[in-house]
Amino acid sequence: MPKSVAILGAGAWGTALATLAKTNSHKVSMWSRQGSQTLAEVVQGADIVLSAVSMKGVRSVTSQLQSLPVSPETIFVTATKGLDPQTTCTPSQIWQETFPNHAVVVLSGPNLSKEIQQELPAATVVASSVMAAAEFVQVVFSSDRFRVYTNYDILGVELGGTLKNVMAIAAGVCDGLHLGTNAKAALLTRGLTEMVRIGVHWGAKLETFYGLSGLGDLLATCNSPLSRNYQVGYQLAVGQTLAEILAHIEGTAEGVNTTQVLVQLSKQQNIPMPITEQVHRLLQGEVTPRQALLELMLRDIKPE
Ligand SMILES: NC(=O)C1=CN([C@@H]2O[C@H](COP(=O)(O)OP(=O)(O)OC[C@H]3O[C@@H](n4cnc5c(N)ncnc54)[C@H](O)[C@@H]3O)[C@@H](O)[C@H]2O)C=CC1
Ligand SMILES: O=C(CO)COP(=O)(O)O
Repeated sequence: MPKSVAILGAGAWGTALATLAKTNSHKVSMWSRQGSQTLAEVVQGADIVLSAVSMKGVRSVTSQLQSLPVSPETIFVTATKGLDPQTTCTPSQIWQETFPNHAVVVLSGPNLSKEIQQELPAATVVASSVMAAAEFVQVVFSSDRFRVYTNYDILGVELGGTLKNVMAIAAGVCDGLHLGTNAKAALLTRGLTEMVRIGVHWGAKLETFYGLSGLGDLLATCNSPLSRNYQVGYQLAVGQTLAEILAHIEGTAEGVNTTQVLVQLSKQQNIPMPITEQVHRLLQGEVTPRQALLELMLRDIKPE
């Protein structure tokens, strides 16, 4: 039975998700700031409203939608991977706070949009406290090239996709400096430890970080030149400035803003995040990539 899916944000990820829903014969309408259709027209009668706008647009889109008549049955899906710099909220927290009576679903996984547009196989996770809503979204997007799993741990699924962007910047630096496979394995493993440490402190489930939305997305993003966050790190390592990189990058590298928010929170809450801290100092221009590496290697020795 075809469903009506409204996709907000016509960037790389919104467009790829629209393709997946259309392939399953659903009725898809898209909204973007530049598009010809109004937000009201696009969301009218939608079974699913899926947001793939970048973090900086989430607040403005939710508040525009709040004033529109949206059916109480509509499920909101968020596919944004970031943290709000003003409130430090995750995107799903903003959606749920704006629409407390609606089911909110997080969609997150190892999903480089260019590969999905090339029709390569991929898997993802849809998480919600309302399992019927997660299952509805699972059916709408599942196909022989996109395998969708459900999960109850909204926060864990959302944080996996968000926190790995910081590690992807570090991974790009590691590859740009040609530090080798041992260094990369150490970085990703210790990076995952850091993601788990803060995520579990905030209430996410440990095991979620070892699934597709955590380790899975960490591996995809940290090993692919298609990742914009990886590109930021790589280009810093080969001598470009952050301003130069951001002026030329195609799309959004959320990890730059996420690092800022994370460092602030980890300091306030006294959670050690040494890799994130060095990524932050590098993005601020306080250390060179080589100095950041040395800082990490020369930390006090300790048990694993
Ligand atoms: N591209 C990818 O492979 C994946 C991206 N994501 C996440 O999806 C989100 C979007 O990523 P992309 O589509 O790649 O970025 P993009 O830069 O291609 O598109 C961002 C979209 O957000 C919209 N937007 C930005 N500010 C807005 C505002 N104030 N009001 C309304 N719309 C606004 C833009 O117009 C654009 O349509 C990010 O959070 C990213 O981390 C998640 C999985 C895969
Ligand atoms: O989240 C992604 C893949 O799962 C996309 O990563 P980038 O935003 O770094 O391109």
